[in-house]
Amino acid sequence: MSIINDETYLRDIIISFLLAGRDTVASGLTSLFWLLSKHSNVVSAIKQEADRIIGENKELTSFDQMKELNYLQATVYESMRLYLPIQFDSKFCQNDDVLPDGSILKKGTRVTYHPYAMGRIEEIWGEDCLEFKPEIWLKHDGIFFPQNPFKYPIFQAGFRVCLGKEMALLEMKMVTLSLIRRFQIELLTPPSPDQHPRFLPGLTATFSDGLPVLVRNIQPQP
Ligand code: HEM
Repeated sequence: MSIINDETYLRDIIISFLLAGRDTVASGLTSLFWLLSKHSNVVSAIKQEADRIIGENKELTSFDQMKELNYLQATVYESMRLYLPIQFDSKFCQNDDVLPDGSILKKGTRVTYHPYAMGRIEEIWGEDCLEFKPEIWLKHDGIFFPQNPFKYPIFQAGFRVCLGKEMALLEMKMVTLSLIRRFQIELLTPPSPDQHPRFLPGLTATFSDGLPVLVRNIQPQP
């Protein structure tokens, strides 16, 4: 086995693990728990689904069970439509280029797409686009229905799609499910309808004062 003694390579690996793999999921979970604290109906729906698929007071035993948790998946997607870990992303043109709308770009031009704004555009998501509604991701039979990734580029799309996408979704669903089935999680500052998080500028979105919560054990039903 060869040893790579290259600081740039080492830096890139660390960035992949810390920024790409850890901060993003932590950020997505923070927003998700903030939204759940304001929508107890969503918490109840996730728990009911879990009790139906996994069984009351039973632990998840297989990946197949996880795939059946459509409402949970819808909740994670909907949370990241509104409060996503990577709010914008830039690329630089390698050559002169023309965008689909006819904009002419010179080599080296910076092009930024803004999924945070895209998740809030009425023409794309409808009049109630600012509301948190996991149901919009479900078909009438309750099965999760993914949107076009170019409409929802939370993980980028096409060739440069996030390599950890499936792992990130699995992590977020596992953590959410495990915590809300065992603990009642309340914000230390009670949520108000017009209160919105303040984000800190950075590569990954973070709440400026964190998310102080109170965690109580839920006694299992006998
Ligand atoms: C909710 C969590 C996550 C979100 C929102 C997210 C989002 C993204 C986005 C938008 C990109 C594209 C960046 C670009 O175009 O330059 C990306 C790339 C990447 N992500 Fe994620 N990511 C998440 C979690 C993860 C996890 C858990 C891992 C690894 C375990 C990971 C590994 C990577 C890697 C290696 C790339 C680079 C892919 C490439 O350049 O071709 N990500 N991610």
